[in-house]
Amino acid sequence: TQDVVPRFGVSYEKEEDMENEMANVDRWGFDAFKIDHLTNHKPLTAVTFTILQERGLLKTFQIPQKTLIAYVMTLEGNYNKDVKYHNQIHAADVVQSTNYLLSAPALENVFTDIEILAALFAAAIHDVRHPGLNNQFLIASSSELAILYNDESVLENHSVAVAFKLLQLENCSLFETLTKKQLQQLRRLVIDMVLATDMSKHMSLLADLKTMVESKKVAGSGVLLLDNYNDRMMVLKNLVHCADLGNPTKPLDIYRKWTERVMEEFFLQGDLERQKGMEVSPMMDRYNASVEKSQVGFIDFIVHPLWETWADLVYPDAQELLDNLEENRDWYSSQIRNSPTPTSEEDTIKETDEDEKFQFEMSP
Ligand SMILES: COc1ccc(C2=NN(C3CCN(c4nc(N)nc5sccc45)CC3)C(=O)[C@@H]3CC=CC[C@H]23)cc1OC
Ligand SMILES: [Mg+2]
Repeated sequence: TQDVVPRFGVSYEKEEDMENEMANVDRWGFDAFKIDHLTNHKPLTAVTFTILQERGLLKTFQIPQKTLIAYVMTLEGNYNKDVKYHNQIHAADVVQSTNYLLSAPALENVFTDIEILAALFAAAIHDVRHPGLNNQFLIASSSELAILYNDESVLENHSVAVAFKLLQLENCSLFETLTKKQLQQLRRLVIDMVLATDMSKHMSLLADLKTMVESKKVAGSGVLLLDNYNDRMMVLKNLVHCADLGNPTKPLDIYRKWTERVMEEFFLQGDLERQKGMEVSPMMDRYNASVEKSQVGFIDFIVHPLWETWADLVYPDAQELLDNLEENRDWYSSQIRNSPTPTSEEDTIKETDEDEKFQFEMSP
């Protein structure tokens, strides 16, 4: 008989707080930090178990609950708790965000169960064993991993390999009930989605998404029509990539916590580069950084172009997320220490006019 497992897969003290927070698991404002706290640092297990259970995927693929819990607990234990950003809370956040994006009405009944399972699994594993250092550093320092993976998507290749190795552990054989064909298909999907989280693939991924949006085919019901493997794969890669770049689209208080963590991780890498006499990477020099300017640049050059295109693809399902993003961009811009200098002549004139108008209104 199936021995009873805890409701959210992990043990926790405060039953009511846990229920209240996990009630948000299908909302964009979900707070992974609170779940990390409430589950004593097991947010990835709680989120992954709850979502797979809720989607009925354990039943569909006959996956025993205790096997899932054993696997994800082991996976979670292989995230680096001392790494400030690329840790198990980030993984839980990306699983929850991936789940939300998969639930968009424009994508209803578009993906198969194996594709959905693959996307959620890819999100859960995508940064496992992340050392808190980026690919450029590992390559420049001729690390073991860079040698092993010939400088190609080093971290992403490592995370996929580690995750699939863990499946061979005692009582962690998560996919033993899948057919050989299903496992082959899942493995291909997962490898492609995780490798696509390498930022060096961002521009080509976005170009493909833009091409699809321009030629978007929708069925009568408004649901997206993806009638070939390459289109489905490309949308899934972009979906997980959007989840991985989701921080600036979240409620500001949550977004600011991610910024604090990522900058701490970047600055530690910058410290190491300085110590080793290497060139300090952009945004990683704690003595010459503007956290606010980095966020405005990150949004303007990377996050907004991607999310604007995604929002077109699933219009109108991501409008609120795009609004959050634009509001958050303005907030960070307003926080830039010296006031945002006008970028051009006419801005300066406009500003002066504004002042005059203002004074005019003020005076009796
Ligand atoms: C919350 O705040 C953040 C969260 C995550 C990141 C990441 N950043 N990058 C890169 C992005 C491009 N980057 C840029 N480089 C240069 N030269 N100019 C510029 S302008 C603007 C950016 C930029 C380098 C870092 C990664 O690969 C991470 C691993 C995978 C996904 C995103 C992760 C970043 C955040 O805030 C910055
Ligand atoms: Mg990554």
